[in-house]
Amino acid sequence: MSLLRNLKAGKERIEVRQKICKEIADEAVAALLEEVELTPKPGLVDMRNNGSHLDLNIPMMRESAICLHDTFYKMADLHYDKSPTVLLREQFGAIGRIGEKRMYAVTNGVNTHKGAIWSIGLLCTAIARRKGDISFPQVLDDAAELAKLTDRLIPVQQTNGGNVKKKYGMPGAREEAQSGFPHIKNFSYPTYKKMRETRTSTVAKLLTLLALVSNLNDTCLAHRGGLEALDYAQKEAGKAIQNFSDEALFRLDDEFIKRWISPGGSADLLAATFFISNWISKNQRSVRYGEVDLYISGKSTHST
Ligand SMILES: CC(C)(COP(=O)(O)OP(=O)(O)OC[C@H]1O[C@@H](n2cnc3c(N)ncnc32)[C@H](O[C@H]2O[C@H](COP(=O)(O)OP(=O)(O)OP(=O)(O)O)[C@@H](O)[C@H]2O)[C@@H]1O)[C@@H](O)C(=O)NCCC(=O)NCCS
Ligand SMILES: Nc1ncnc2[nH]cnc12
Repeated sequence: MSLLRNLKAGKERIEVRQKICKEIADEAVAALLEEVELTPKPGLVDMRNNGSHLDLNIPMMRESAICLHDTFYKMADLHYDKSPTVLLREQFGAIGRIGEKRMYAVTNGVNTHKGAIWSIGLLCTAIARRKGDISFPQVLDDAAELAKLTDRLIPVQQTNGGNVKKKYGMPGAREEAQSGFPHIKNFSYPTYKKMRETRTSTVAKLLTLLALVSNLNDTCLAHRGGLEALDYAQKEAGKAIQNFSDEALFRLDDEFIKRWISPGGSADLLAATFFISNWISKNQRSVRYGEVDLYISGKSTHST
């Protein structure tokens, strides 16, 4: 009898784990789609144009986001209810590299979401580690804990971010994650939270993107146009926050395209901000209304 009960409880635990990991991957992909569809974004692919990109477009960005579902699911599943270790860090990297390969296969070799596989992948592991019940900013601290561990299996390769780091000594995607995503913590998340109280959803999202562009050391901007482009983009985004209007954003988009610069790193962190924010609101709702108490770690796992 008790064996049967144990088997049943074990099966229920597996089902809960699968459900939570699937929801994490669903939300991660949804956040990537939310980012690409937001319009108008300066220099980035959106519904208005392909930004400063000859080789990217909306259908490709969407396909790329969708193909990463399995990658995010596997990253979450691997870390479910587990604290980071070097072995887990290396397995995380291996899953990410398979995700990158899949992305390049879908996009014919174009880099659409490499930064997102890293940043959002880390956030997936953090949420899974707490079985879905995570607060802000703990999600960032947990993600950083994994990011700081060494992956000895990373292949040596030249990257745009790596070249920028060498040339200008500037931190990039790796350092952003290892230091607990300070640009999400101090700029995008608080901006998004505050702006949603008073502005429309689209305006809140656009102001959040501008908050990122005006503060982030975006290696994509520096790679395309050097420190001058980075400085220009940061200053102009700051001005657009002060004088926000649709026209100002259209002008900024046109100007970024004329200069052929694109804030791809800010786009990734914007998607990461949507992901965290959507997850936390959903988690709080389920706790508040008792719809499903799946997200409350250590408590019962059935629907009420
Ligand atoms: C730690 C890694 C992220 C590798 O980082 P690294 O700096 O070595 O590599 P990059 O290839 O440059 O990728 C970094 C991507 O991160 C985004 N990003 C940039 N700045 C920041 C920042 N300050 N904070 C956070 N994120 C940032 C950005 O991604 C977006 O832009 C992409 C387009 O970039 P790029 O191809 O350079 O664009 P173009 O200008 O169009 O290129 P050209 O055509 O001109 O050549 C787009 O994909 C967005 O996602 C940066 O691109 C991590 O990947 C890693 O550890 N890699 C090693 C292999 C591995 O283990 N992978 C699995 C990791 S789970
Ligand atoms: N919307 C977008 N346009 C160009 N590069 C990106 N990288 C991530 N999102 C992007």
